[in-house]
Amino acid sequence: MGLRLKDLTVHYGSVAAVSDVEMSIEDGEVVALLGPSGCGKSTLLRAVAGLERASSGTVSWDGADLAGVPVHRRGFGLVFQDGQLFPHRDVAGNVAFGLRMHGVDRKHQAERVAELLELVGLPGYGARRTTELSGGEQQRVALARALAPRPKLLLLDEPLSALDRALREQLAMDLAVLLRRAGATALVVTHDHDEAFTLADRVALMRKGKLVQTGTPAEVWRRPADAEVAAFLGCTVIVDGVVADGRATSSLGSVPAPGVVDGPVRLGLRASALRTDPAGQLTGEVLQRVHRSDHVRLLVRLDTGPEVEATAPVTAALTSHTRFTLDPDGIAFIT
Ligand SMILES: Nc1ncnc2c1ncn2[C@@H]1O[C@H](COP(=O)(O)OP(=O)(O)OP(=O)(O)O)[C@@H](O)[C@H]1O
Repeated sequence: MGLRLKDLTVHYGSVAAVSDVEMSIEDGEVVALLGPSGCGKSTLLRAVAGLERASSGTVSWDGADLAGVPVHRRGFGLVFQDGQLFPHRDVAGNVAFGLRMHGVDRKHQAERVAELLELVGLPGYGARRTTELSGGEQQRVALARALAPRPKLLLLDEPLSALDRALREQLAMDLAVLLRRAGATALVVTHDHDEAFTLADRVALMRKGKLVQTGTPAEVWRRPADAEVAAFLGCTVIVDGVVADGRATSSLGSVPAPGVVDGPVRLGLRASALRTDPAGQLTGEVLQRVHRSDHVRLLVRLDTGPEVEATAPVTAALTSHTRFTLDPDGIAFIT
């Protein structure tokens, strides 16, 4: 059963920050709410938490309307960007907070705190002051605190965005594992598609207050709802093509397009769609090159016409005129 949003609309004054959103989260499912800054993600999450009032529509849990239920009675756990730990309590005191509120006795509090600190990878940290933790450790403690009372639903608003990039990637992977291990049902707000795809069973894409697409990471990645979603998900160039018998043909050649219906199609190209390959069929002039962490990103003018991004291994000896091959994994199909 889980969470159900029906025609949910939230206004700030006359502006609808969330508009007619229909969405559900099943028990044990992790859903990422993804979209650009200002599209209404946090407002939607806050309405689910009970921190914003719906102008119309409903938020329900297991079929029961939550309209009259205040934040602290919804049984949901909340984690925000900056953790918001209690500075005057140690780590154990923070993690135990919800348990104390629920009248759990000291012995069981201590057991649960130890279990949670183990789960978030901070065993033995109970007596540490929260002010002496790194940003990543603070977010782990915030997560442990939210999970401790076994919330029905965990609401995470940009939980990793205050952290630096390397730590964010590591923590996103850790978070994905520990949400599964805890069997948590969760809604995670993020503007970072890598993070959404790492964390979620399902991704819900928002734009201007509306939900434009929901699907598994693979579905959303390969079959974005429209060109704008494709661009948001990293497709920098879109070329026209046609699908016949499971293959999409365009000015760049032919690639497998399993599951795409025959007829006109637009191919959204990510940088990873085009790779340097001495045996490749495409040729082009390298206009720019930028080193990334584990590859080189190129801007290429193909001899067949379009300017596209491409990737090369860091060790590749590039000439100004280079051969490329198409990698179907880097291509999105928009129908
Ligand atoms: N308290 C408020 N009063 C008035 N307008 C608000 C308020 N909070 C948010 N808004 C507006 O509502 C819209 C949605 O904001 P929201 O914070 O939900 O977006 P978001 O997708 O979470 O953005 P970000 O990723 O930047 O946090 C924005 O246009 C924002 O300016």
